[in-house]
Amino acid sequence: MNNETVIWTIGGLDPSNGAGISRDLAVFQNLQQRGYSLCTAVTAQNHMGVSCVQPVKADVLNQQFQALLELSSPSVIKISMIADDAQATVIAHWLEKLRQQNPQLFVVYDPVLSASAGGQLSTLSGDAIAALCANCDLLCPNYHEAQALTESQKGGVELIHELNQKLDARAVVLKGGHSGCEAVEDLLWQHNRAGTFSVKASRLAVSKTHGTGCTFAAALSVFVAQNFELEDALYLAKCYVFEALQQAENNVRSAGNGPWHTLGLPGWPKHRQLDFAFSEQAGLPAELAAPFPSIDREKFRFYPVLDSIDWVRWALGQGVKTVQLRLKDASDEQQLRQHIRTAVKLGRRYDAQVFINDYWALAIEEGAYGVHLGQEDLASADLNAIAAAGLRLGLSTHSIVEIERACRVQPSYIALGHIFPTQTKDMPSQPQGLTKLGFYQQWLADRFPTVAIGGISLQRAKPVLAQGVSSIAVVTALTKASKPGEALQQFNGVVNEHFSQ
Ligand SMILES: Cc1ncc(COP(=O)(O)OP(=O)(O)O)c(N)n1
Ligand SMILES: Cc1ncsc1CCOP(=O)(O)O
Ligand SMILES: [Mg+2]
Repeated sequence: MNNETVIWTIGGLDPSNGAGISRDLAVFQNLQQRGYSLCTAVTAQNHMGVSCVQPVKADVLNQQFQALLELSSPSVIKISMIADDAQATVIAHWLEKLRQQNPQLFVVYDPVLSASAGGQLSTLSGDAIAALCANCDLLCPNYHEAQALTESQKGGVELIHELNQKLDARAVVLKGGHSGCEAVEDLLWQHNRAGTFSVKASRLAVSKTHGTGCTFAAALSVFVAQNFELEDALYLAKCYVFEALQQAENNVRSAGNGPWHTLGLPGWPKHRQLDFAFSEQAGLPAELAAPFPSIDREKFRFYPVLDSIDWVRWALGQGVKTVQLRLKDASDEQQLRQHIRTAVKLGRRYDAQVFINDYWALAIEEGAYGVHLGQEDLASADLNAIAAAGLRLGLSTHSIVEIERACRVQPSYIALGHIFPTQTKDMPSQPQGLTKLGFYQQWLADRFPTVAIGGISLQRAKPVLAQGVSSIAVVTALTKASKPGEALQQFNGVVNEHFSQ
């Protein structure tokens, strides 16, 4: 994904390009992210070890900040190896200044203290590390670093608690590569969320692992800069590293060199279904034995979401072939059942795909064509009962993690939203925009039909469809149009033109 944000990476130079700032810049370039580097030390090292470290003078580091500021301001700063306390003081000074200019600045600190192949890289004091942690938004140590920082031998969530007691980080990603466990599990803790989020991948039998931690933190920083939520950024970074490690191993040209030294992961993103879970929320729904029944994709291309049976009757009468009955102020159960019953009948009469929002149990009882559910419904709805009754299922998603969670239940379609600001509903998440919509669509790689929703007007219909979605869903563009019949015809025109190309 391309955007105008800039990342600064602060760390040491590894001449073999496996780790450090040259590795970071390679990852940025690979992921089409603009980035600059500030060098804290010149090292002599390769994947077999470090032979010397020459810290740059604090004043030289200071001048690097000044030089870069003449070019641009960073939206993300990634910090890794800091050689000594004098450098930490310079960095703290600049972080404060840059945060004043940009309160949204996000700082990732990968506390590199020694090289994985052996060799001390830093003389940072405990106080300087604590000050840095308090100044960063995300701390991402590996097991060795977290244990050294806390002087404990604990692991997993307990180790994160130890870190929190000692250091004042706002969020922590504990990298599981050195945990010694069969599966590599990375844990994310955030100060404003209950519990932890974890992503697991099987341990790859690979040898070219020099710089894996740098690659991971660099990719994570890119995804943060590109506005992904932290859970998504972690998930994507792990997928990226997983793929990079496999590619390096298969690349004979990098034999003996430790790191992969051919840049580029052509075709990325390829979706990876890594295992993930939330510790204190409903995690993944149980995997269902069979996919939900499919929908007719041709009838699915334009999808009005309607708040009354009158609107449903009108739309179907106008020839619309997919609609949703979305009743939000129904208090009388009898009346609700009656509306759902009528919607089901109308759907049959017009040979249309009528989805019922929220009321999955009534939808089953009334023999509906399908139901549409949100993420929060996944924990409580009886998905097996919906599947057993033969209903189609549509699921809302707002992020990669939610998309992957939705994929596990093999729904009939996946909704991607909200794309633009909407007046119809208070949304807890930010509008996704077209670039992310395109990324989601690429990520899904046609595993399921998709529908984009949220703020889609007639003018926006064409660019939304150009992202490759199977359908567009609208509420107010139709129901608040001064002439709904004309609006419908115009939408049909745009949709038909798009799908006839
Ligand atoms: C097609 C389509 N996409 C998304 C939604 C939103 O559903 P949900 O998350 O369940 O939120 P509510 O609509 O219940 O507020 C939708 N209804 N239709
Ligand atoms: C129900 C819903 N879910 C995500 S956005 C949205 C509302 C879309 O309404 P509009 O098309 O008027 O923006
Ligand atoms: Mg709902």
